[in-house]
Amino acid sequence: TLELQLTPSLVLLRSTLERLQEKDSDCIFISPVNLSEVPDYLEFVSEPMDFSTMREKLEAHKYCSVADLEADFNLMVSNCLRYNSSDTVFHKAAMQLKEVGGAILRHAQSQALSAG
Ligand SMILES: CC(=O)c1c[nH]c2ccccc12
Repeated sequence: TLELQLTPSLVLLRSTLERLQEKDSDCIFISPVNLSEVPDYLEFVSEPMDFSTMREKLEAHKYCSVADLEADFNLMVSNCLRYNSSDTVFHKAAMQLKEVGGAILRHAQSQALSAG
């Protein structure tokens, strides 16, 4: 049904972001890639994203749905897969986070619908 998708509560978005961040055990995604330490980063990545930026956007009410949060999560993961070659720890961590994060986001989507 074309159910009016109410903006999921900040509580649901916050708890989803926290669950995603728990899976970043090496804290690779915790803050923006340091552009002075990685001067060629923007040659590969047009829109950097990280968990601290997602948190700021969440608290500024910039996410109207779980899908909005998911879009930034997918951006963050794809940036990492693009910049880091497949034989690196960072690339492997991104692949793992993509898989585990997808399950967390699917569950959050069903929570949003049932709460809606
Ligand atoms: C998430 C990511 O790509 C990175 C996180 N920390 C980094 C340090 C150097 C280059 C890339 C990164």
